[in-house]
Amino acid sequence: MKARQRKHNSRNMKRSADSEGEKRRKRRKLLQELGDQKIPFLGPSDRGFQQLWDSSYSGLVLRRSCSLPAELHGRVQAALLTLRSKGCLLRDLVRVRERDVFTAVSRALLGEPGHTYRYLDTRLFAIPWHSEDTEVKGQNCCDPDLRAACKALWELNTFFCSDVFQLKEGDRLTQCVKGEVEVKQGEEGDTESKHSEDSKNSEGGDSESRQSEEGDTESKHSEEWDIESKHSEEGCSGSKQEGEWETESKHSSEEGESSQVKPGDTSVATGSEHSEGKCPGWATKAVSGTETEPVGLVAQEKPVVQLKHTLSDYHIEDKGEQESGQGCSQPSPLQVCTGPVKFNVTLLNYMDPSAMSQLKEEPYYGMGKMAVGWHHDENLITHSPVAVYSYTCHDDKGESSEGGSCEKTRWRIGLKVAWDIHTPGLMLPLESGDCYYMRDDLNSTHQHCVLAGEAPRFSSTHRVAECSTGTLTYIQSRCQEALSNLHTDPETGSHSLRTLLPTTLQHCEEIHNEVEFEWLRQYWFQGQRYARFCSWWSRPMEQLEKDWKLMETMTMLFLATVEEEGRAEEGRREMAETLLSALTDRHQQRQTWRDRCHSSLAQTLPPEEAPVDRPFWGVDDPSMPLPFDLADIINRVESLLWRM
Ligand SMILES: O=C(O)CCC(=O)C(=O)O
Ligand SMILES: [Fe+2]
Repeated sequence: MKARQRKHNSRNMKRSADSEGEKRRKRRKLLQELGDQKIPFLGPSDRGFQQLWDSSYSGLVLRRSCSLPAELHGRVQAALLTLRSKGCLLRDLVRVRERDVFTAVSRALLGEPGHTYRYLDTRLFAIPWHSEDTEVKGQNCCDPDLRAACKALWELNTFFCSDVFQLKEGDRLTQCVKGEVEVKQGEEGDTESKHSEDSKNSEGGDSESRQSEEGDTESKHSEEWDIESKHSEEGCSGSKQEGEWETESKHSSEEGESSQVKPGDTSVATGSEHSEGKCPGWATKAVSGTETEPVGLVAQEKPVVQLKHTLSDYHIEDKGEQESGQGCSQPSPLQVCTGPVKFNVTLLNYMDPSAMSQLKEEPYYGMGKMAVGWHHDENLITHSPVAVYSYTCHDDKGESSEGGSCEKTRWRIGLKVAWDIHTPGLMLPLESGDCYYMRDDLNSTHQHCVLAGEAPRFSSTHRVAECSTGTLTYIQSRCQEALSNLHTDPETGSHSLRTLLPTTLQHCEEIHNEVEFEWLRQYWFQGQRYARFCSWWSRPMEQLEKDWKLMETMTMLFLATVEEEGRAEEGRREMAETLLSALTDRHQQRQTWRDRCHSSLAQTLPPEEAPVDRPFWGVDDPSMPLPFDLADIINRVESLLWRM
């Protein structure tokens, strides 16, 4: 374990030092090494599964459906169905390597009021979840059904906040056990679970030792990824979402990739199997001993204890309370070490595989069709956990595929170690209502993917988004900063700049670009998506647009100053350069957003979802201080600089 830990650490260090070019070379080398082979992966019915989980995927924790309060399941599932029926879940038109692609899954963001979550050049604006607090304040931004739905997801969030670090390492070792035992039984007799391509690796011990021998391997992050992500024209699905994440992995300096699915694992305990008191509660990676070591059942008590607590027992704001463990029969040292967790957003995912014609096959392990390709979650606080609720809904048509014998009819999560083609992937089937946590550095050292089953499925993925520049209060205060340099004559209403210090002017122009491109255009690009369901963002966006318009006035005044005859040369050159660089950036970004709004994919959207290129105004709009198209002004400033 220690050796492996060191390996991971050194891998991390290497990663951060890597340039894109180096990564590409590394990737190519690994792919070459891999050739046509698939990398093995283990599922619950494979020998060595628990050991692999324990040794290489220890940040993954599974919380079985049966160990959550039944009424919570009921409310959360009803909420997800409500959101679907209202049409709140939409595919995002994201940008990957300068190309537009739709995500295969439909999404919505819920979270703390005013929070946003940015991924793949797309800023999602949270529909506020309605906690009891905000209820008291009497928010009326959406209809009662939607409010109730948001509140249910907030309750789930509250549950996760207090739950995610509740288990100590020791607890995990004893708690999961019962599921474990079943897994083991499955293991012995199951031959189906072997990797089709590389059965020698289906034995965990074997693979582990292979891994140790081979030392630090980098992953295979495929060029393949890159290539496939290119064609997203069809406007959907499989290939896109991969592309989707490929950039993400790029940002996070890794790649996403592999794990596999095997045909036969049905041995993991399902919620229904356990619902009659056999519930294992926490199933997590394993018990650290040998494969035959029996796993304890002690854990069973904990979920029972938890269920006695009502949701209102879970308070996430108050650290003291959280640590004292409401809903938890024991203090939780692990939580103390890691700190209290406050998930501030949840990204909801939904996909009905029967409506998706072209889901992509998982390329590295042969795990099956992917709903979400390999990726790291981005825009999160470093090493913060992610908690996921998985709900597979069975339509009236009837049969659930759960419990079915064919593995590929079930939804599964794939995990792989980043930059590593030697550690087998891990494949975890999920039953409806199961939850899993990615803790510690799992998200940064590993990648995950979602493998599609047959039935429609929702997931609610709770995250600690890195919001330092991503909240409404943040951008509002930035706007105030910029506008503090604008003086308005109380008599005449005419405007002037308070200071002409180049650093101040530059700062103001940067804020101008930030509010225009990170907020206004991001928001309108998503069409009526937000205002249709919930009016929470409407007013703030109007206000931001007003502020932005005043910043247009500021730029106009800045330009007038720069063009003023008789102004001293030195200061003027510096000002002109500052202005030129801000305007050039603005001009390019406006063009990019125009292109995104008018792309052929964007045209496929119904009017209410279609991107809006806003703010936009015509050349002769008297209310606007400057033209939309900045080309002429840029030329003017450039030639002014030449003449200096
Ligand atoms: O649906 C899941 O289980 C996970 C989805 C996911 O990885 C994501 O939204 O980032
Ligand atoms: Fe993810």
